[in-house]
Amino acid sequence: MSAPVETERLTKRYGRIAAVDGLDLTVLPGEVYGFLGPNGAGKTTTLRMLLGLTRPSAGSLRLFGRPPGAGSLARVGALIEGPAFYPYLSGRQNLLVMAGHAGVLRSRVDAVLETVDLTARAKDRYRTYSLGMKQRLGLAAALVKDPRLLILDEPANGLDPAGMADLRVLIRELADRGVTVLLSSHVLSEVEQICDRVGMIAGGRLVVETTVAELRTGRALRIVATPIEQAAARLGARFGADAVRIDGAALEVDVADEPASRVNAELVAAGIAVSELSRPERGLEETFLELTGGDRSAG
Ligand SMILES: Nc1ncnc2c1ncn2[C@@H]1O[C@H](COP(=O)(O)OP(=O)(O)OP(=O)(O)O)[C@@H](O)[C@H]1O
Repeated sequence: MSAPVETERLTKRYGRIAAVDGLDLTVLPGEVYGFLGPNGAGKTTTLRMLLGLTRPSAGSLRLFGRPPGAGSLARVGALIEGPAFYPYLSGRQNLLVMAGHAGVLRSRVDAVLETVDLTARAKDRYRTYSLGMKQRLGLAAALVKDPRLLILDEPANGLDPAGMADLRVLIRELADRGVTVLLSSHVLSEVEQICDRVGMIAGGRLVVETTVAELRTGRALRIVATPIEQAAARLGARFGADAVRIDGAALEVDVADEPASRVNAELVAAGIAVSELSRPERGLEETFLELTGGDRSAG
């Protein structure tokens, strides 16, 4: 199957500003892809280009192997920039209006209301909904045409912790049913829990595209050994002085590929007592700051 999303050197300029700058992005079938970046990084502009809401200045994009056009968007659902609903109609009536436009069955409306857990409030007017319910109705609207690809711009915005947990479960369920999900966020901890892979952008450019597991693998080994100076000298000679730091009672050694067991054996063979040896995980936040050189304009 072709990749649900594939962009090549995708670029959008506004005057002298390159909001998106030569972006190569690939979203694979069936995955939940987190599109991460600080405010103003170019996430919304990218998603708008994918949805045909704004034209690229340069580069190309394909959805399921097809160039932009009505055909490629037929099975794409999106929640972007707060969808417009009629405040005086109920959630269900709003979806029926949309379903009419999209040419889908009425029964589908009830099914998606159930999916987003809005059945009990479906007959209430939209203007009486809480933010979380509005967000869920937005998601229902994106699901009405039974999409194969779901594009969500900051779906967790404004949700409380319970709402976020519901959203995570819902997204996971959709992914399990084979829907590919591309969602943007500037809150890294949200994404860490739902996504299979992430692409991080800053200043319109892709900084890294990788799996969440890969991102979380810390590079540095943490070693508690005695005598610590002797251990530092030994490891410095082996891996380079720059790779070794003394952090209180522990050493941090930047070695990605060296098995911890081998480092342990070497130290022990040199008569150094090793009481602790671990490779701590890094949070996404830390990873992001490191990869973007600390350029994170807002939270
Ligand atoms: N219509 C426009 N005209 C001029 N500049 C724009 C326009 N839309 C976006 N930009 C600029 O492009 C850059 C990227 O904006 P974009 O909204 O894509 O970022 P974002 O990553 O979605 O950020 P946020 O999380 O704040 O929505 C910003 O500098 C923004 O000011």
